[in-house]
Amino acid sequence: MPAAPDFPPAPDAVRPVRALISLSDKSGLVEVAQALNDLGVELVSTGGTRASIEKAGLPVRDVADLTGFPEMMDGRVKTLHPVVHGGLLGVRNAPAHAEAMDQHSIGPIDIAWIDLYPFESTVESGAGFEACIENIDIGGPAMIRSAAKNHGHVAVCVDRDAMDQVIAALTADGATSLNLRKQLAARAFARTAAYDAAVSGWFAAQVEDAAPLRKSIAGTLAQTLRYGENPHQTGAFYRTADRRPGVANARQLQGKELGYNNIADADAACELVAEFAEPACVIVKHANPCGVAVGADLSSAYQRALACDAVSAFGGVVAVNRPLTESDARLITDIFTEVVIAPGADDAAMAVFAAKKNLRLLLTDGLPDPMQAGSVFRSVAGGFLVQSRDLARITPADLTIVTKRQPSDAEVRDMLFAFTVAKHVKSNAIVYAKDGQTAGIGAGQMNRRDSARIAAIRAREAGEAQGLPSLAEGSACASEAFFPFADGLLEAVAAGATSVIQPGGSIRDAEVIAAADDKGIAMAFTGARVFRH
Ligand SMILES: NC(=O)c1ncn([C@@H]2O[C@H](COP(=O)(O)O)[C@@H](O)[C@H]2O)c1NC=O
Repeated sequence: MPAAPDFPPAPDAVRPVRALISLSDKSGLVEVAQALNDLGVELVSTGGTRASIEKAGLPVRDVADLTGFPEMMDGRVKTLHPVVHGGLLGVRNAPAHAEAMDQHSIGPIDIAWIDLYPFESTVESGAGFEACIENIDIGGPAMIRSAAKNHGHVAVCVDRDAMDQVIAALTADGATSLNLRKQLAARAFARTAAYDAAVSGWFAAQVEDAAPLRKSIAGTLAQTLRYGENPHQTGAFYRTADRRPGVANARQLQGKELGYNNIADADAACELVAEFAEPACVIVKHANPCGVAVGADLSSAYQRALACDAVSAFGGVVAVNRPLTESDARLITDIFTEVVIAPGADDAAMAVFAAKKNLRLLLTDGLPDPMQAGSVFRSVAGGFLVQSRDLARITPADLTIVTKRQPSDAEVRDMLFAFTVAKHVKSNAIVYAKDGQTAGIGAGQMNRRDSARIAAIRAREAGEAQGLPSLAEGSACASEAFFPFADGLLEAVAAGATSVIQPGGSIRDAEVIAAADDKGIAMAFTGARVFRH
């Protein structure tokens, strides 16, 4: 391990003499090169970057002039040379470093503006293995790390915003401050770490390693949050390289800043509503749906979703899977709603929402593909859990009817609808549904029978509001995991369910099937469990 050398303190102000610019994305390059040139900073660049600066009529040296080596091996070797890295790493005020720089004719490089080969977007474009490999930048991260390590003397920029901060400092003070250089270094190391996370994640997938020895998750700040789940917790929202439509890539058109819980709830709502092909609406409260329905159009889906539990829907998150129209917006704004998330909205709908200043409207320009493979993460004390996304999707062909009575076609439709909703309800989950509308949802209880009872209470109260004994009369009951005993199923039957869908697989399945037969209901096993904790 290298010992900490006894360097003199880094200067607060560094007046830069030379900048090295090496960019794959040349946007903004000429503007910055012009500004640096005006500030009297000498420019050095790699081939393509140099050509762009030269084309703009600005003076620039080719890095090959410094190294005495041409760019070679298809650009794999351009800047990997002691003259470049010595110029970035040399501690100017350390006598031994200054002597080495002098002895080997190494000139200091005081500013480095470097982006990296576009590895992430190359992967995203679906490029083949070799193209992805060639887009792994080696020289760029090496320079960024050298410059960031030597932040005592060098200002390292990994994006245009950082470069603008340096130009602003030079324009104001003629120098970069140590504080600024430290901040830039922290940002630079975060960039190379995120880049390596993308490369290592991609490579693990290439060799089909679902549990690599080391795992990095990278994100880019989407939004600082006023606080976390509670006001005494800090919070921030990060976007990953995955461009899936959804809450992280949504445009917020209006309303107060989104909070931590709003984002979590909007995600839960958006992921569930995307499961349905028909016009659908999901109302979420505290990460669980409190009403879900499909309909001929969004207005009808919304009204039916609301009818399931209008009390819980107050202050909830509403997600839909079609662009919103004016009439949809009028219905939704009838009660207090925190967030509306939709793939789009027409001008008339937006005008209606605009009158509700506090309502946050998020447009996703698409829906998350429920069948898209990916990973989900969860932190635990001292670690984190990783699992693949739950891609379970049950079709009629997956069902095994285990009772004497066969379900009707309508019952099968309701079973599948209820089971889809149950997949998005915290365990233990019981969902009663009829005609593409949830009738009652029981979520997050420590035993299944309680979930069945709570769902029954919701269905009864919603029914009473419509002059019916219960919305669960003639409903399908979905249980996201098997019934360990017959008691939960009997609660469902008592609530009015005439069909049940559940994974099966309990050692007491025979007992549960016998209870179903005894009550004359139809029951289907899915063979797949959809826990959500
Ligand atoms: N190999 C090297 O020595 C090297 N040095 C810089 N680069 C990258 O080359 C790109 C710029 O190339 P150009 O200026 O030739 O268009 C930058 O994204 C930079 O990160 C390199 N490329 C890849 O590793």
